[in-house]
Formats: sequence, C-alpha cells, structure tokens
Amino acid sequence: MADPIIELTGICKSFQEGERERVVFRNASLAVETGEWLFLLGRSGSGKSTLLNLLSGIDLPDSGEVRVAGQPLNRQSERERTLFRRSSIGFVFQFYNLIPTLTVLENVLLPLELAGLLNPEHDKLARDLLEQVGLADRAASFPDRLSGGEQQRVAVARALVHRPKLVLADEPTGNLDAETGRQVLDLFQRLLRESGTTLVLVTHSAEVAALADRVLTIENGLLVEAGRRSGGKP
Ligand SMILES: Nc1ncnc2c1ncn2[C@@H]1O[C@H](COP(=O)(O)OP(=O)(O)OP(=O)(O)O)[C@@H](O)[C@H]1O
Repeated sequence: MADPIIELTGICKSFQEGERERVVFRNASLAVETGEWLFLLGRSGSGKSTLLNLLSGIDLPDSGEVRVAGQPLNRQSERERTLFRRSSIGFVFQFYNLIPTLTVLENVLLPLELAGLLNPEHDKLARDLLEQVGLADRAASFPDRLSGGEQQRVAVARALVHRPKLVLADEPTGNLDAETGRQVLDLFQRLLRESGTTLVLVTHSAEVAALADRVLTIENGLLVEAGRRSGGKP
C-alpha cells in the first residue's frame, strides 16, 4: 500500500471479565490508505469500539504495533497520545456528545481550544463549517434546542474544525431516523470525501456500509474483509 495512514501489526488485546479472559484481538493486522473509507460491521461485542479506541490511543494493545499518521502510539506516553488525538483525530459519536453548557459555536470550536490552537480567526472558520452543515443560524443556540439530526450535524462540524487527518465515527446514524441519517451521511460525503479525509466508521447498517471503500468484520480476534467497492481504493 502506497501511503498507509493506519498500520496495525500483530495486535493482541484481551480484557479480564471476572475469572475469564475475553480475547478481542489475536494477532490482528490492518493497513488503511490515506483517504480510504473503512467501515466496521459486526455483532455486538466483537470489538469494533475497542478498535476505535486503539486507533485513537485511548487504549493500548497488550502487544503489537499501532501506527497512526506516522505516530507509534503503543510506544508513546499518555500525554503524547492525548496531544496526538487532539490535533489529528475527529470524533463523531452515536449520541452526539455535545457539551450542553456550550453554545453550538463553542461546541464546534472545542477541538481547537483543547488542542491549544484557538485564535480569534477561528470564529469565521467555525461559522463557515456551520453554514456547510446548514446550521449557520443556530450558532448561538444551546444543543438542547436542536433536534437529534441537527445535533449530529454540529458534531460533524466539530469533528472537522481542526482539519483532522482521520475521523473516527461510532454509529453516527445509529440514533437517527433513516432520512436524517442519510442527511448526515451526505455531509460526510461532501466534507470528508472532498478533503480526502480518512474515515473509520462503525455501523450495524448494510445501507450505510454500502458507502465504504472497504468493509471489515471482526472474527475470532482477526479483522476480516467483508466487502470492497469495486474499482475503489485501495
Ligand atoms: N474496558 C473494558 N473492560 C472490560 N471488558 C471490555 C472493556 N472494553 C471492552 N470490553 C469487552 O470487549 C469486548 C468487545 O467490546 P467492544 O465494545 O469493542 O465491542 P463492539 O463490537 O463495539 O460492541 P457494540 O456493537 O455492542 O458496541 C466485549 O466483550 C466487551 O465486554
């Protein structure tokens, strides 16, 4: 692969469940090309969220290498991983995770603030993003005034404000009706595809998975290809 943004090599990860050990990854490997859309499908408890946590450096493998955007996360300190996560990754969650005490505009600016990058010029950038997600007139509103679909559109703007190399989305349409979910996916298409941003997305929906370049499931601790867009990347 010419230009992998994600390289997982020989990942092992287990959790202790009482007396038992739950093996989630058993020598799993994966390479994702820059700009690729990789979606994870599969049954509950198979390890999809665990994989997102490994890619963002929230969690570490028991053994194996996790390299994201050139950073060897498994060899970095927690502080280094936090800085990397804040500067290079955008997150979209199933339940939006907007901060209720911040306005829509402040929520969108939050990644820049956390990364210590915020400056007055970013106000315009955030307002432009809100315009692109169709919410320019809601900048001063608080999240609880917005519908679920609107909150998720704010979350998409927030995920992109610091121009991340990688977006991780955990069931971003899982709490939305079909039509509203499609609107959110249209935004992903418009804003991420156009900027060549890599996307790793967890879904239970075959309709959503049809948008991927490649679909993986997790079987017996390994990442298994379940589909690939013909003529697509890589
Ligand atoms: N911090 C943890 N401590 C103990 N066990 C954990 C922890 N995180 C995950 N697990 C276990 O690892 C397995 C994989 O969990 P994970 O959340 O990654 O699955 P998932 O595929 O995302 O599931 P879902 O589709 O339900 O969100 C499960 O058996 C879960 O109980």
